[in-house]
Amino acid sequence: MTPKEPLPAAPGPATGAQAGTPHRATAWSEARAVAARAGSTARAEREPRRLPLGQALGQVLAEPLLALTDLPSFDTSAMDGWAVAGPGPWTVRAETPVLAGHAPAAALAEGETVRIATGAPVPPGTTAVIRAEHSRTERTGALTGPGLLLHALRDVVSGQDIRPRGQECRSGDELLPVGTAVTPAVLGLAAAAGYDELPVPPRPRVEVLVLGDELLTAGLPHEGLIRDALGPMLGPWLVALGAEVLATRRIGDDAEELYAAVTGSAADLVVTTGGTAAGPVDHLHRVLDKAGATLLVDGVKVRPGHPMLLAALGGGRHLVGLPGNPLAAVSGLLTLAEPLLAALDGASPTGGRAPLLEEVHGHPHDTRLVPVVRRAERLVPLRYNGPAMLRGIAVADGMAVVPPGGARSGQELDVLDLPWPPTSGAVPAQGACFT
Ligand SMILES: Nc1nc2c(c(=O)[nH]1)N[C@H]1C(S)=C(S)[C@@H](COP(=O)(O)OP(=O)(O)OC[C@H]3O[C@@H](n4cnc5c(N)ncnc54)[C@H](O)[C@@H]3O)O[C@H]1N2
Ligand code: MOO
Repeated sequence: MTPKEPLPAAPGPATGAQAGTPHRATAWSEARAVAARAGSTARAEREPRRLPLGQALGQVLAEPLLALTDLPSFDTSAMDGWAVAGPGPWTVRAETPVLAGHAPAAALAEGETVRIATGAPVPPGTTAVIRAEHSRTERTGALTGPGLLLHALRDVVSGQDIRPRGQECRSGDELLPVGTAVTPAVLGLAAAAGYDELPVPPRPRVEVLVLGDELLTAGLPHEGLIRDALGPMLGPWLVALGAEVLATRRIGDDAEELYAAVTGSAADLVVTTGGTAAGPVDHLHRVLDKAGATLLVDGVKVRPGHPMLLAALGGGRHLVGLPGNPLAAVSGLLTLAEPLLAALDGASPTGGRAPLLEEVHGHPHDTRLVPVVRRAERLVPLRYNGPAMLRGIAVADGMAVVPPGGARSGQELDVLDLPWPPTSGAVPAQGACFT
């Protein structure tokens, strides 16, 4: 697709987000909330897909899990023993024991008993089940004909060792809410409640557009050219966040090419890298303007990564613009892309809180995201946390959210988790603050 009119010229070096308009950065927590709301709104327009139980593991429920049956679905014996009716002793009915999986036996008359196995439906009229080890049988005399009489060895309480129908749930009860992670235990519950398939959200389709003429895809940096660190990182990261990555494409510093890629993408979420700032070849804002996109977030009060943006492309599609500096791109991914993808799934981003091992300097006005490891339940801030560096995040367990002004030793901070297992072992290099 090509624009109907040529894109306007690149902004001069000192302009804001869009030529002539002041840059309006959003507070960090509000930016995450906006991204989550964008995902929730888009989710409402998406039809869930139904996956066989075995394939739904690790997804989230797109609809509440409603019981399709009473559980248990019949009055069930909880023990191996005797189903009895009324007070004892009881005449043993001469028939094969009632087993699990068998149709219910004929009703018991008062004073009757029948042998029963755990999990079998208790016959109508049953008032209690007596465990085999709490009973004894006695052969009866010649007058009444050969037979057996059952005696209880303990007091019998009405209803004992019977699991009444609907004890766990009634058909139609909500067993789990929307957004519940499908764990092995959830698969078991769903099967017990009658499900063959589970409704899960369609996987969000994401396309990554890596911008920049200076990027090499192989070999060593040379003559001002550098390796593309984001192309290899973002696809797998987005997959770990539950997305289907349609493609990772490299786009030169060419506004027309970018326009065609953004407007022609089939993805629910387009993620771009670079081009968010006001440099001579930073075309992203003008391309979004031309594409009729609505900027939901245009800059965030966070370091690194403050030029990040979120735009609605129409039709429930969105674009997250990550800054080009690699750790700034990670910051944008965690601030905007993760909450949006989580909300598309009906889930919440993961994270927790923990106290800091040592003081962390803050930005005077903005939130800072700092790579940390967790050791002995404390957050250890890592060195190499500059916007252009990946050496800290590569060994981190998460990013600590440092409020404006900084945080003192022992202060509890929110932590944004990374979607892979935490590191262990020695604490990687600490300290320092880079630009
Ligand atoms: N005058 C101003 N200049 C800049 C500002 C500002 O506020 N005023 N903000 C700075 C900050 S902070 C960031 S972050 C960057 C964001 O810039 P862009 O999103 O436009 O990104 P680029 O200019 O394209 O690249 C920035 C930097 O990152 C390198 N880069 C880009 N892509 C990759 C990649 N795939 N792999 C590795 N490295 C990449 C690129 O070579 C640049 O060095 O703007 C600042 N400037
Ligand atoms: O946001 Mo930039 O990340 O400070 O380099």
